[in-house]
Amino acid sequence: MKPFILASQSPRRKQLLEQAGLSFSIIPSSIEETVPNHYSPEETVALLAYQKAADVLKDHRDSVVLGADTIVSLDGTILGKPANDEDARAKLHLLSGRTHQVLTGVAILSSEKEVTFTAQAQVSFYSLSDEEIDNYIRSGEPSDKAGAYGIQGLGATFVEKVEGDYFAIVGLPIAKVSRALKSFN
Ligand SMILES: Cc1cn([C@H]2C[C@H](O)[C@@H](COP(=O)(O)OP(=O)(O)OP(=O)(O)O)O2)c(=O)[nH]c1=O
Repeated sequence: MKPFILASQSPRRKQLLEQAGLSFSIIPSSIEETVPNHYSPEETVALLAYQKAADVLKDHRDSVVLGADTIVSLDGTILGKPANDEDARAKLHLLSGRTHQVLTGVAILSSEKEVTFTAQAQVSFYSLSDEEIDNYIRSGEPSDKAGAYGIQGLGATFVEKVEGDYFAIVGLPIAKVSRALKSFN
């Protein structure tokens, strides 16, 4: 069996792989996250996941490498991680009282084989008050998360409804991942 590498610095992805009972090491990629303007949300997360995995595979050719990328999409507009508190506030105002899509792309690559897929969920937010948003930003939770919220944390209190793969929201659709990995062994 080849060594398995998670090409991600996300603590959530690490935790989900551990939850699935997998053994792996962590080597985050250092790619510049740039995607052509005309790319759809699905194409965007698939390309970024692929680039992250390929960046690490090039120096670890004997391994199986997993890369992933998560974005929030609101009516076709892509919301990534917030640049600062002001940006987080703007993103949360956009999401307030509406339904958005969270998409995660996954690429699992070895020197012989490539598997890429996406998973998604629709998330409906209650209307958020200015005070609620300010308190949330003060908690520090938005800073490293797509769409400026974490459903697994205090952000759970914003969510009226979820349809789809919950684990795609947290950053890794773990059931699809563990099934796809079987074909690499
Ligand atoms: C919407 C949402 C996102 N997120 C997280 C998952 C991802 O870690 C992050 C999106 O950023 P990504 O750019 O996908 O990943 P990352 O920078 O954390 O890690 P790496 O590029 O090294 O793989 O947002 C949550 O944890 N909870 C949520 O509810």
